[in-house]
Amino acid sequence: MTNETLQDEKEYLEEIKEQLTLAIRRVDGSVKQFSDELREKKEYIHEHQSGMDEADMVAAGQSINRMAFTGEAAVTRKRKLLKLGQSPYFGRLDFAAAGQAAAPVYIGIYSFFDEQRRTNLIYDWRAPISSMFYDFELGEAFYTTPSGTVRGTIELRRQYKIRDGRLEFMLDSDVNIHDDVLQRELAKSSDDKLKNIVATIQRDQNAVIRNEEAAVMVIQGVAGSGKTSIALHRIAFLLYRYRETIAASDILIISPNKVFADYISNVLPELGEEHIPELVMEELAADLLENRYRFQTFFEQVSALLEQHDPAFIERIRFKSSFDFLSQLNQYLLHMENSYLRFQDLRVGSTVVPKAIIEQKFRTYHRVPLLGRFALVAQDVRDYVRHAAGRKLSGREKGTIGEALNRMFRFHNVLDIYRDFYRWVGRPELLRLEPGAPLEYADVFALIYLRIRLEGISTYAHVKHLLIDEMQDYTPVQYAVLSRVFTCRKTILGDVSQTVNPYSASSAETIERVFPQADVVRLYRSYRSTLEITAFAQRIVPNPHIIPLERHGPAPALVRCPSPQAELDTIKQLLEAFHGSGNQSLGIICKTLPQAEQVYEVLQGPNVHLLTDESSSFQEGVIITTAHLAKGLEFDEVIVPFASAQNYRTEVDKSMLYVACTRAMHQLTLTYTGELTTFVA
Ligand SMILES: Nc1ncnc2c1ncn2[C@@H]1O[C@H](COP(=O)(O)OP(=O)(O)OP(=O)(O)O)[C@@H](O)[C@H]1O
Repeated sequence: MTNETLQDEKEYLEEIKEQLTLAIRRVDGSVKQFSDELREKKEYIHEHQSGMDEADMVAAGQSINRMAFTGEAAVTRKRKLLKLGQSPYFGRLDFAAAGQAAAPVYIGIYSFFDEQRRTNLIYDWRAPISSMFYDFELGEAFYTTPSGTVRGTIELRRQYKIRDGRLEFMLDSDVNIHDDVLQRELAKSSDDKLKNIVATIQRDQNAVIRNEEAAVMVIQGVAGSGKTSIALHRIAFLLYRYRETIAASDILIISPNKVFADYISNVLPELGEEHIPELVMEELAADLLENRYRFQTFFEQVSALLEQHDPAFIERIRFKSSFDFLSQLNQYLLHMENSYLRFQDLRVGSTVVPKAIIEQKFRTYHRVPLLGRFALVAQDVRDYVRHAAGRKLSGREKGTIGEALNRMFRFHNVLDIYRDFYRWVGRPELLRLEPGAPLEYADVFALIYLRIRLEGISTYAHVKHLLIDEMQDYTPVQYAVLSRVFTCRKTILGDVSQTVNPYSASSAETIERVFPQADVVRLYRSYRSTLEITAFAQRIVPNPHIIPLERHGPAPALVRCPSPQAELDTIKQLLEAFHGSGNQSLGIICKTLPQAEQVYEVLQGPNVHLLTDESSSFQEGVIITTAHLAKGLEFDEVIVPFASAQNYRTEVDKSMLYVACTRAMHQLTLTYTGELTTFVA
């Protein structure tokens, strides 16, 4: 067998690094050549400018662009080679295809092809053959290529940790130590953004990443099950698999806020892909409303819910978050078409256009959104009159026709129609529209939906894959909008237990009703937190299906303080202890923003950051924020202040507490005064 022992592997690693260095030198050479040629070309143009005609100039410009493009590709290639030099591969399979001898397949983040020997020295983790690394242990195995299935036997499966070009350890798989590398990865402390997990992707995760069939993939996964990580790896996989037809700029990520977008922004570049465009839900809404309406944000809605218990406000949200609401909107649209159009004969000069003709014209355009039909019918009616009267129409007559047609319909403004909908369902109190005040968040997408149905909308046709994270926070109407605006394939992920607004949460089942063609995957294994922390969080929101990874740490601490001042002092001491603990990230997660500000006031210092709904980037070190904004993030250590019965008592509070506690990887502390919240008692 090749490279059997540790010593062999070390030597082989040196050999590969040598090859990589040579390849880098070659790229450097060609980059230099391109830039020399580019300079010469520019000089030539400069000198001969006067003698060149337009066609010459265009041709010269094109050839410069081509050179620059090839030059850029060389620079990208060099960046990848440098990265491979740090850690060329993380896995190896010795695979014997049926009837052939076993050959080693080294697997890394990118492929590395030896031009001279015309062999692949390193396989990209996304290559078909690499899938066996995630799917099989030793023994019989197979992988699927576009031209068919290849069967054979895996004779060796080895994992490596190579950092800064040094082999730190290697491990051969047998049945028992399979989780060892994963355990080491998870036990590490983290001060940074989300990372790639290529070396330890698990089998069920791999199936989601490599799924090519699903038009809509819905991933419901418990806290810390790797949903976000998997979704990003799936994007990297699709970019690789369909590299001829999909580019990074063809993908769109809809994320809950800017901080989250920044938190996940590293993963794809780490995997060698370009940055993917992202949009926050509110930005999409503003765009779809053409910035014509001011509206409350989701964060403001949740903050309002946390600040006071207003049953009427809750009722409005609840109603507009139901699947029924969407059905009723659809019924109303039908009703409107059937009963609100009052056709009449139309007289222009001596010509009468019978109402039957007008009605028939409207019917012809039944595929055009209702409000868009008027202009089309007006044109047809003008043609009709011109034909019948045998003369041209005056400007006034044309205007009269348009107005007369408009009068046949009660409304021409979507907001008026939206208001009428509530009268029609007999619940006018469910719409709060104060003049000048912003729209409530719960109305935003309903209004957009009506606009789409009534006025039509230009879709984001350039998007070829849409990724939606935190799916539980979006309502059926929101999904109905998304499905009309984005006709491409979609990956939708979230966890119904981690809602920040229990009155408007969507489960995988709800989403399935909007996307009946969806493939739904459920993930129950949880990787983030120690067993102790996961068990503790289960007291808040039990989920009998969750399978925590066997990893231990200190039990979560509940610290009762004699007074509010003593509580702030305790948090200060905990912060000091954190500095000496070896942990690198600490999240202090409060229920509301004013509470977070209060804690920040006391703890302010270097490397302590307050994250608010206005923040645009993730910060390393100590973060003080709210549960809503911490959603999706994780920290080595988490402190949850003010965990009293008084502060955490409603359904919304409970959701917040669950989200806050599940952010902790290794250590969790709750502080409180008075009575402890009953959610954990
Ligand atoms: N196969 C894996 N190998 C190594 N680490 C993993 C793996 N799967 C998940 N993780 C780690 O588990 C943690 C949680 O992952 P991630 O944030 O993607 O989960 P999530 O399901 O989106 O979480 P949540 O819904 O609670 O925000 C991350 O630190 C991630 O790196």
